[in-house]
Order: sequence, then structure tokens, then C-alpha cells
Amino acid sequence: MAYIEFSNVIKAYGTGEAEIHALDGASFTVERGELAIILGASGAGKTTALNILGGMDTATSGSVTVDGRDISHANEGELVSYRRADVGFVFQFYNLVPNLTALENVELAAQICPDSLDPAETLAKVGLEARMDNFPAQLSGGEQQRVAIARALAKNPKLLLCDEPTGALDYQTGKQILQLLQDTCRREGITVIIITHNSALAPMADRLIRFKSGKVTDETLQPSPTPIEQIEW
Ligand SMILES: Nc1ncnc2c1ncn2[C@@H]1O[C@H](COP(=O)(O)OP(=O)(O)OP(=O)(O)O)[C@@H](O)[C@H]1O
Repeated sequence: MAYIEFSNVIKAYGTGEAEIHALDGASFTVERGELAIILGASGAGKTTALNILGGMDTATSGSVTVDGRDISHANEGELVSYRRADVGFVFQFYNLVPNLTALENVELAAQICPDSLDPAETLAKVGLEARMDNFPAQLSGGEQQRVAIARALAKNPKLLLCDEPTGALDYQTGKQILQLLQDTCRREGITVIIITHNSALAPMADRLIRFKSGKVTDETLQPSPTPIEQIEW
């Protein structure tokens, strides 16, 4: 059994003639420690898949297992502990608490997890040792995204889910953030899933999963992924 098995998942919204299938029988797998990229156009179902994988949404049918645990049939209490302990989230717009410092933002996440890492050390790992006492508004977009990544990593998650993590950043800063995610995957052995509509990022993945109209149209293993600094777009 693969580390992540997303099997024949349907996610339906609405009923009758108005029913929409955001996911329409989507299936893919990801192995432990891989950096997977989910690529697809707007509306292809990427965010819906990520939300289900993160225990933030549920499938209408199909099954989703992570590390042997069936999250598609988990109850709300089980999903709460799964979201807290097992999954780190990184979003396009950082979602930091504005009136807490960088360190306090990371501490907040660490406090709710049983197996968390030291917040200051985690901020140092993402290159922010000198900015811990700054508030989000005093940091650049790239620095705020680093805080968000530190916040996710301080939970010591099995799985890091990133939804368009460079969508709000300029080209160079975006590349640095992707480098950080690629390095984190390699160094810490965390399974990382990045969703993007930017097909230029495809070569950096260990596994490339293409979504179209709620289905997976292609899944490719890339044994020698390209380091992000060698990718131009
Ligand atoms: N709560 C909802 N109610 C109704 N339809 C929804 C809902 N959430 C998503 N959808 C629809 O499901 C489809 C897939 O949406 P999803 O956000 O997963 O796509 P996406 O690939 O992440 O797109 P984007 O790159 O624009 O974020 C879209 O047609 C969307 O309008």
C-alpha cells in the first residue's frame, strides 16, 4: 500500500441538474518522503483534493488513506487530531495572526501539537533567526511565507500540504520558497505536496500528478528531479 492512496474520489456539490463534481473519480498515490506536484488549470479540482487530503473536507465517495489510516471514514474527532498532529498547511496568503510576532505565530501552532518542535529553532531553519520578534506587517511577503512554513513544520507533521505557496510572491522570492520546500522535503524526509497551475514547476517534482476536470489524467515519476535553481519560467 502506498503512503497516500487517493482512490476514485468523487466530491459533489449541489443536487439534481445543478450537481457539480469538483472531483470526478480522481485517483493517485504518493510515497513517503516524496515531493509531489499536483498540476492543473483553474477549476480542475486541485484545492478540493488538497482539502480532503488535509482532513478539512470530506469526499462524497471513494477512499483516502494516509499512512495506512482511512481518513475518508474518520469521524470529526479523529479528523481534528489528524489535522493537528499529522498535517502542516501552507497557503498562498500566509494567514499569519497580525498582532502576534513571527515567533508567537509559530508557538501558537506548536502548542496544539503533541509532538511539536522548538519554535525558535524551526524559525532559524527557515532563515529567520534575526526576525523572530517582528510582526507580520514588518516582514516581506517571502519572509511571511517562511514564517508560515515554520509554523507548519513546528507541528512536526508527516505531511506538508501547500496550496499555490508562491502565488503571491515575485519570481525570485517564489523560487527561494520553492527551494526551501524542496530542501525541507529532502532534509527532514517530510512528504510534501504542492499544488500549482504553473507547469514550469513540473521538473522539480519526484512525482507529477496532472488534474483535469476533476480527474487525474497523468501521474509520472521523475527519478532525477531538477533542482529549483535550474528551472526558469
Ligand atoms: N463549495 C463549493 N460549492 C460549489 N462548487 C464548488 C465548491 N468548491 C469548489 N467548487 C467547484 O469545484 C471545481 C473545482 O474547484 P477547485 O477549487 O478544487 O479547483 P482548483 O483546481 O483548485 O482551481 P484554482 O486553481 O482556481 O484554485 C470548480 O468548478 C469549483 O467551482
